[in-house]
Amino acid sequence: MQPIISISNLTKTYKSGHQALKRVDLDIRKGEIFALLGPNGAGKTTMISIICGIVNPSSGTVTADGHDIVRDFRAARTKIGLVPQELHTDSFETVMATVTFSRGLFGKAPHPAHIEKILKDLSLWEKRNTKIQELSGGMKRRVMIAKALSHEPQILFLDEPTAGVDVELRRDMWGLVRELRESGVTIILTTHYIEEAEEMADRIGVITKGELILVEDKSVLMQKLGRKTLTLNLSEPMTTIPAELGEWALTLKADGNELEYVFDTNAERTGIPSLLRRMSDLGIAFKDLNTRQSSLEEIFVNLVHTPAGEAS
Ligand SMILES: Nc1ncnc2c1ncn2[C@@H]1O[C@H](COP(=O)(O)OP(=O)(O)OP(=O)(O)O)[C@@H](O)[C@H]1O
Repeated sequence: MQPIISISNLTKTYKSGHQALKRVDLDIRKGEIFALLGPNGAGKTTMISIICGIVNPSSGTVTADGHDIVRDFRAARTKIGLVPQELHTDSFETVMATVTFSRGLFGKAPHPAHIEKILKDLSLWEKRNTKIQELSGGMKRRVMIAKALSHEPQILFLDEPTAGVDVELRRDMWGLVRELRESGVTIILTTHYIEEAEEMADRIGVITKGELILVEDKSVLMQKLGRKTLTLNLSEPMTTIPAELGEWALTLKADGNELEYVFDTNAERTGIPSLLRRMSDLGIAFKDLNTRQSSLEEIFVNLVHTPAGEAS
């Protein structure tokens, strides 16, 4: 299938000489939720800004639904909705006026039914005649999304959609993003919350220091790089881990009631049978045991880990 966004050999060096993107190649599939995950300053906003025509690339090409974002800027931009990181809205205007005006900026004919639908979907309908300056931060964020959707884009960029947002609104946003995907919109979100990528994304790209170091289906990524954690619920709590268990990297949790062992699912030997035998020899009994996939957080930390002393 033809990708909806195709990024090829994209490089950005700012005037300061800082290289924010280094030869990035990436195809975004139509209808997916793609999470661009990376620490502060990794180049996420730069990448989005280039695709949206706000920042010029130093080299490389990007097409959005077949339109080159530089040569065919207008056509490309019409396909795209952007919810920027910073909230900047015309605060004296009403919600309705702002969102309607946004649509007009793209040269699209008025479509009150569409505006009504997005305001209703975003729970903003009741607030349509309220001035934006009177809205809460969460509502303002919803207005930003409504603006970005006003011209019926096929691609939606969300730059850190839930930064500084409370848990409830974050859940709402996630629900909303899923609904948008259901309606056929392709979504690219940037985040440094691993939890968000894990919860939302179909695919994940990890970017660090301007390099896209990995792009993978979320499930494959978690399986391939994932480790598992075995938790043993001990019959009797323990104060220290016996030296005889020293060859396994164990951690004592839950006030000494649980022993945790992280193992590599891809390794030839997990070390579990021998650990259980040794525990049995030592007379250490357990009531229950379970394993869980290590979180993306653990994987991510390993991937972007910068050795101490190295400048980031
Ligand atoms: N206009 C600019 N001029 C010079 N350097 C810039 C400019 N904009 C961004 N940078 C630098 O480029 C790098 C990438 O910044 P960018 O905003 O793309 O990162 P990010 O991954 O979005 O980070 P964050 O998660 O903090 O938003 C940073 O080191 C930043 O300081």
